This record gives sequence, C-alpha cells and structure tokens, in this order.
Amino acid sequence: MNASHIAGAIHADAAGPHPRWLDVPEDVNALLPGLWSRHVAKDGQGVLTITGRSVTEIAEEVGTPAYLLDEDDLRARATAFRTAFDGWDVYYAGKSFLCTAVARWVSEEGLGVDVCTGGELAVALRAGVDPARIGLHGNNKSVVELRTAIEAGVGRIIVDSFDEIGRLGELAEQLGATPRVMVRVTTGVEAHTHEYIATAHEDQKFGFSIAGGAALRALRECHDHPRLELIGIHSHIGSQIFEPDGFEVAARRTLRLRAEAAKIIGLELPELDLGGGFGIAYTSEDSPATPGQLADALTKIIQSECEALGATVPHLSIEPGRAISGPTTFALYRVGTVKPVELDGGHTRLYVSIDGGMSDNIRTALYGADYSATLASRRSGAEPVLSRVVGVHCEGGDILVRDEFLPSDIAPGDLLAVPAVGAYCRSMASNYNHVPRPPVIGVRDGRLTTLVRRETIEDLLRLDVG
Ligand SMILES: Cc1ncc(COP(=O)(O)O)c(C=O)c1O
Ligand SMILES: N[C@@H](CCCC[NH3+])C(=O)O
Repeated sequence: MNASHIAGAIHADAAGPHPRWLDVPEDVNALLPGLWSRHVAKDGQGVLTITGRSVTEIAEEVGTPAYLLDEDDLRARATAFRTAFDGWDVYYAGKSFLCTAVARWVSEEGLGVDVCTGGELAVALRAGVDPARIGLHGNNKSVVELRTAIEAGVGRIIVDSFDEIGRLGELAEQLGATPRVMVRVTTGVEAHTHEYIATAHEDQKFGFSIAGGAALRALRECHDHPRLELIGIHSHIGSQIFEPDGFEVAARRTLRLRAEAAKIIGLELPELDLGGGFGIAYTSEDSPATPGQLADALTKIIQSECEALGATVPHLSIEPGRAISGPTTFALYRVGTVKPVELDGGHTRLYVSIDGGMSDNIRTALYGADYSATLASRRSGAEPVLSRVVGVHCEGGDILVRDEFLPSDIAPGDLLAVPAVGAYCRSMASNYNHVPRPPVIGVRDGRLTTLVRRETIEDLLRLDVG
C-alpha cells in the first residue's frame, strides 16, 4: 500500500474498472518482479516452485491454505540489514512474524529481537535469543511482563508512559535490578502511510511528545531514578513507509531532544533507535529502497545533524520487521468457487473464492492494502480478466486481493498464490468463523519444515471449556 493506492484512482477501459496502477498483463502467467522471495519461480508448465519444489507437490504434502516461507531469503534479508547498517544494532521486529525458528535464524545472522508482549518475549526466550539482545516495547506492559523482562535480563525496555516509569522503577527496587531503559518519543512526523500504521503524529497512543515537553520530562524522570539506567531515545514513525523524509525529520528532532536533555541532565545519552517501518513491494506500484540506500540516507542525516549540534554520534539502532519477513513468504490457496459478477457498463468481475480469507490476511480489510496473486498450478492460455480474490468468511469485506488480472479459465481445484504475506498476516491471523489458522512451512533447498503447525478444529474446541 502506498499513497497512490490509498487515493484509489480507477481506470475504466475495455478490461473493466481497475485501479490506475494495475496494468493488464501481457502474459497473465508471468511473475511480477520484486514481489516474490528469491527462490520462487515458475517451471516449464507454469507451476510455481520454491527452491525447485512445485507447489502442486507441496499442496499434496501439507495441504492448503499454507504460508510458505523461504528460509534462505529471510536470512539474506536479515544479513543485508546487518551489513548495510554497519556499526548499528539491528533488531528484528517480531510483531511482523515470530516463531522460535525465525527468532533463532535472525539471532544467528547477528540481529537482536524486538518484542512487544509477554507472548513474543516467551517465543524469543524459548528460541534461546540472548536476553541482552532483546528489546521490550508496549504502551501498556503489565507488571508481570515487566517483571519477566527484568528477571530474564532483557537488554532494553522502551518505556511509553509516566505510569510505566513508576511501575518499572518500583519493580526494579523490589528486585534489586537496574534495567536499561529507552524513552519512546513522538516526533510529530506525519508519515505517508495508512492512518492506523502511522505512529509519530501527536494524536495517538504511543510515546511521549517532544513538542509538548513530555519527552524531556520522561527522560529526566528516568535519569533521576536510582534504579533505572537511561540509555537513550527511541522513535518509530510508522510502517510501510517509502519516502525517507519522515525518517530524516524524526532523526533531527530526536537528536535535538538529546542535545536539550544533555543540558538538563548533564549527560549526552549514548543510544538512539530510529525504529522500523521500511516499506516493501506488494504490487508492481511499490519500489522500496534497499537496506544500503536506507543506511546511507540515515547515516548522512545523523552525521550532519550531530555536527550542527556539536554532539557526538550516538550508538544507533533500527527495528525492521516487514522488510525482513514480508517478502519471504507467499500464501498458497486452493480455488473453491468462481463466480462472474456483472458490473455497470457491461463489465464483469470474476469473484475467485479460495480456502482462506481475512482470518489469515486481515490487511486488505483493515488497511485497504493491495496484494497481487497468480495462478500457481498450471500455465493458462486464456485471456486475463479483472478478478477479485475473496475468502470463506461470512463477511462481504472478506477480500484478499481487491484487484488482479487472472486467467479467465481459472477454475475450482486450481492453486492460487499471493506473495509478500510474511509480515502481519500469520501474526495478525484470527479464528473468525472458527476457521483454524494455516501452518507456516519453511522451505530450504527443496526440504519442507513445519515451523508452525496447522491449527485444527480440535485445537479450537479444546479452548471451549463451558
Ligand atoms: C516500535 C516498533 N518498532 C518496529 C516496528 C516494525 O515496523 P515494520 O515492520 O514496518 O518494519 C514497529 C511496527 O510498526 C513498531 O511499532
Ligand atoms: N500491522 C501493520 C503494521 C503495524 C506494525 C506495528 N506497529 C500492518 O500490517 O501493516
């Protein structure tokens, strides 16, 4: 999703009313570049493959729907951030997708892990992630979560309210510990993304406002507390962001806050985290920056701002989630029904129902996000028709892919694949309509590993103890 998607300009031509960014494909079988993980291709029969394994075979083995995660691709994306951001700490944002295997892989590639609940913390700890390399976020962390984090020796707790500073201080006293804390600030940046996933404007729940003075007060309170070790400032401006200007403004404002704080508390804070939020490609419209481009842009702005302020450059960190997990995974579905629906002007839209839906990918319904899809089980010689991929749920808004051109002969039994679902799909999945959540299958060198098993109706019934 980017700004032009949100604007939703529609183009009506012979193919029907489709968004301006969506072109009628020359070859409806071709994979769009930039949307798939690096080991995905189509074979001579037009069957989608991942590390050489065909999805027809995989569907036989693991069933559908399923998320198929390209392990080497995820590791490579993690490494690309670590090497591009040389000298910085890179924390993988577990909220985008977390299981013990992924926590282990990113640790092995030299990243820390950012968690934002006791549940995510438990996964990272079970995976054996060094607690010193874990950061804990959250605007309403419970006492139990804070206690667990302190006792585990979590490397940094990012505080988000005065209530929490008080709570954490008391706990630290009781436990005789000195947790390392960062203060999450809102920089006032209006990030160019969906309202629900922008987090640096003033009128929302996260962080302490720089403009309103709360950020400075929070820094002072943490610094003055004998049992809190204030290490720095944290800013996260939002998610799925393409334009670098928001990060630049955030970097400037946080560094100015740091300089101001230095005058008051007599200490130049050693660390600064600029959060995550780096956009990825969901459709042909999106062109994300590389980690190298992001690192260059952020490093330049930090250096010039520190020079202008006469300040030392702090130890820096970032927290990418989507940019590491998102492109690594595609969802594999089985088509169940196909229904042409007449539209105004004599056009037709093909409603293609698959065996998943908004319970395994809520992003289309929640943010109006755009996705792409391809017929995965065969090559088709049929012409492309404007289609909408929908799920099994009892909800008109249960749309997975709002607009896509699919071959007109798509039929029940075909496999359909949706790329770039590695972030915020399984992690935001639900059991709406008592639909069990799909498994996450890791694929490496042709081998399949179940990372998260398929949920069953029995799993759901087990919770129903009334
Ligand atoms: C504090 C924090 N850090 C990191 C992230 C990761 O964001 P993204 O997955 O867009 O990189 C988020 C989510 O928006 C966040 O809230
Ligand atoms: N869940 C959002 C991103 C929010 C990230 C968490 N702060 C998405 O799917 O795009």
